[in-house]
Amino acid sequence: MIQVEDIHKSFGDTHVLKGITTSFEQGKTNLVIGQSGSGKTVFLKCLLGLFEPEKGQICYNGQFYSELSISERRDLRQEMGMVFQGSALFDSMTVEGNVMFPLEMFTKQSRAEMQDRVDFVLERVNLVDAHKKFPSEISGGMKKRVAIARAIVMNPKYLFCDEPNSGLDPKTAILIDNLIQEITREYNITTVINTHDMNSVMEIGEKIIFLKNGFKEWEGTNKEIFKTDNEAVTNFVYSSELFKKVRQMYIEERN
Ligand SMILES: Nc1ncnc2c1ncn2[C@@H]1O[C@H](COP(=O)(O)OP(=O)(O)OP(=O)(O)O)[C@@H](O)[C@H]1O
Repeated sequence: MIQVEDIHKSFGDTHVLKGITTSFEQGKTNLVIGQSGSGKTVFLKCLLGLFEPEKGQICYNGQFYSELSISERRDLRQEMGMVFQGSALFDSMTVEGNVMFPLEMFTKQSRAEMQDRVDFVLERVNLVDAHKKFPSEISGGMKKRVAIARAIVMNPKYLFCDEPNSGLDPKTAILIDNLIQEITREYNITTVINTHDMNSVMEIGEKIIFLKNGFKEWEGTNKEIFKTDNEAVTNFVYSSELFKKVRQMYIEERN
């Protein structure tokens, strides 16, 4: 569980996060949505400990980040998995080399133990024949699976994903969303995903926070978001013609 209490983050005179309070539960896919520039990436970087808010607190399973020593922060960092936008794989390493990398960096496991763990997570993300391939030899959807395998190889308590669907076709995007949700539930991870993708909102938005100009404008579930009267949220959700039609159908059904 992550609790966020009134966090503020500025860069010089630019006040980007203006007092965000929320919480993200374990075993749930939590989504952060909002217009470009609303502060989603800065928020995710605060959760990752890459930016320290100048005001407010972030608490990870009862531990306040600001109260942790440097070595405790390092330990916490190792409990976090990250799926970057565009996958961010090492081009010169094979699929299994990419997934093994965190184990080599941060653990003292034997080669056989690491290989077992890599085989297990690659199988978990349904990649069985790609171990020896290089990123240039696999599809975008497969690259995301490798990025997810690498993010979970250390058995994280927290999983952060920045636009995990960017660059994927809608069908593959849904498979990746479902995989993230399954893994989140199976391993009881606290998962936070930055997204623009309304399909993700519908499919896996167990909790959604909507940011606007650095404020939390709204929060709720994927069921609630389609019923809200909050104008900023409806403008965002129904910016596409398809979703306007869905809303119209919903209103007609209700009446
Ligand atoms: N390191 C930084 N230094 C100065 N300003 C920054 C920095 N990082 C972000 N900002 C500013 O913070 C604001 C929010 O940026 P952020 O990247 O969090 O938006 P976003 O909601 O993730 O947008 P997008 O959906 O386009 O990625 C922007 O005005 C941006 O210019």
